[in-house]
Amino acid sequence: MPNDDFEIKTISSDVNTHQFILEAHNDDLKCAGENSKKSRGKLPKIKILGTGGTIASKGACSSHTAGYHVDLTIQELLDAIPDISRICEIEYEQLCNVDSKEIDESALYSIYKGIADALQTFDGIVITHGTDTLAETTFFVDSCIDSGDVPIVFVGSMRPSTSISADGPMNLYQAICIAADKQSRGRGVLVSLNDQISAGYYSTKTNANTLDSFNVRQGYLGNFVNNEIHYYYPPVKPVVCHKFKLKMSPDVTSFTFPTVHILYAHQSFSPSLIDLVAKQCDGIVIATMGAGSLPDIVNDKCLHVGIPVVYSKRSMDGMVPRANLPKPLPEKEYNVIASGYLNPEKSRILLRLCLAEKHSISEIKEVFSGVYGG
Ligand SMILES: NC(=O)C[C@H](N)C(=O)O
Repeated sequence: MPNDDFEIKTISSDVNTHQFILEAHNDDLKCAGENSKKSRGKLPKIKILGTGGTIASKGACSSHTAGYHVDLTIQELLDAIPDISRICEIEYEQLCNVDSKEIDESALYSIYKGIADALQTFDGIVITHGTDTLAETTFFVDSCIDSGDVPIVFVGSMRPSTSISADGPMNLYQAICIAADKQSRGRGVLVSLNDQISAGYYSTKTNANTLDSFNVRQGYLGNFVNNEIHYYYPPVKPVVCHKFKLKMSPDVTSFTFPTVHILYAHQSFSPSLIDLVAKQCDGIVIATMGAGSLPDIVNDKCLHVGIPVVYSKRSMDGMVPRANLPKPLPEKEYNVIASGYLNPEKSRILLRLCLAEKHSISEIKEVFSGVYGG
């Protein structure tokens, strides 16, 4: 006869041994995060950093899912989530409150600084962020911060707070539970959206409108169902992630980065665009056709333009291998670099970080070889 006083749960850290943990069933243990509360004797401390995005937006009426504007503070977002105080202790801070198209160097730096400061004293960190450029920020943060065991969870929404079936409150609730859960430790930068947990390093927004807006070719790490967090793997971080050391500055507005522009290639792509853009930047990323294809005349221009040019791709999936770079004289060190698996916007961030550290072309190639380019 089943014993209703016991609840059987698989715990991901025990997947190697296929162990099942028997726990006394208690009605108070219905909210996610309660297990960590129980084992630690006190609630985990979670820092919430608000930056804006659709999750903090209001539309004209409840059926509108476009044409809205950022209008809610992080405090108002948290007020909309009942019961969170049963799961963790919260401290929150508004870093900025903008659509993520406005995230610039100083916003990026304040996110970096907010996370770096919180790492010292909190068990987990949640950042609310617009989804349009969320994957750029997660890639940047994972490239600059060694979070140790502390989970850093980014979250947004696709519907404004005013819409029927707004996804923001549940997404934020789940992100906080994920940050508070001890199973999330040692997993680095995470993205929590639409019940799915994925690695910030690999996540990409692949749909501009649907709730299922992020797809991860490298696989989801876990799922959130009815207050249960299901990780599919033990804690793991991306093997390819190169870590940079940012120079902390007390003034976020004085933070600058080398300039890198992205060009989108197409049939009859003009080589003159390379010269035009090169005058205004320190490096170029090209969204090439296929896996590194550019017209011969454009390849020739890239080889001789005198600044680093990263060959990325227009295609959402796949990669640009080093073997597809133009190589007229194999023994000469040219300034063209293959992006490997990185899309143009992530390649741009990686190139900016390399240039900020004044890496030579061969060092930049070495960094990109981590993502199987170079
Ligand atoms: N769903 C969103 O968050 C999109 C919004 N435009 C943003 O990135 O801020």
